[in-house]
Amino acid sequence: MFELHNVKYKDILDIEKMTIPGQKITCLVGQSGAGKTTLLRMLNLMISPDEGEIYFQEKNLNEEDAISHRRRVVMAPQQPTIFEGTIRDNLNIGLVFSENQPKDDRELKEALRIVSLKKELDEEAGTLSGGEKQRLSLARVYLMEPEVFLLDEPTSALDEETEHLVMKNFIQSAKQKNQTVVLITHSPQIADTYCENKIILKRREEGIV
Ligand SMILES: Nc1ncnc2c1ncn2[C@@H]1O[C@H](COP(=O)(O)OP(=O)(O)OP(=O)(O)O)[C@@H](O)[C@H]1O
Repeated sequence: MFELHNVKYKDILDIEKMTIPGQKITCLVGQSGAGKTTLLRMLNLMISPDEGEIYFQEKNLNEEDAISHRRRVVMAPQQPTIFEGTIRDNLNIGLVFSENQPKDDRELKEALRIVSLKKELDEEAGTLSGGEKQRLSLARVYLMEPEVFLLDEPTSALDEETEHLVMKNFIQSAKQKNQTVVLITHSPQIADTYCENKIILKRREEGIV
């Protein structure tokens, strides 16, 4: 699905060759500062490599339109962005920004179920806890139904039990819809339980595996 060749970015990334397969769960692991977030931002066309090529479905990413690429490949950032308004508004805002139709309440409730967030759609989002905001942000990208989810530590603020519940539901749904997931995680348990493919990034001075 993604193929990287001789990709270099500042003194952060130097990747000779990397393949991220489609319709699989790939985990991106490695030390803090190894460049995991930087790599996801590249796959989402928020930044471009200084050197080298990235192919998505055999097409060179530098020929792709960033806006239409981001409809197919959606990133959930490490720090959730919460907007003023209700949970309903916050769920639909990803669809509105990407010029898609908002979803009805039944679909929004299903998204909350997937991420184990037991809240009413009319509640204000601003008062949610950090872990609840993280799940709301994950539900927002779930609703966008992209081909690829790029998830940057999506459950880092959750207790272990909730983390497993959310990952299990989310990944089960992604598998049913033949979606691809690229997941950054610091949890060896999450990586061992859910990942079909593991990529280890090492800090630049130590080389990349
Ligand atoms: N635009 C930028 N310009 C310069 N340096 C940057 C830029 N973006 C990130 N960095 C640096 O690149 C390194 C890798 O950052 P990145 O956030 O990709 O790491 P990470 O592996 O995701 O880390 P963590 O696990 O802590 O989230 C860090 O040292 C960071 O400070």
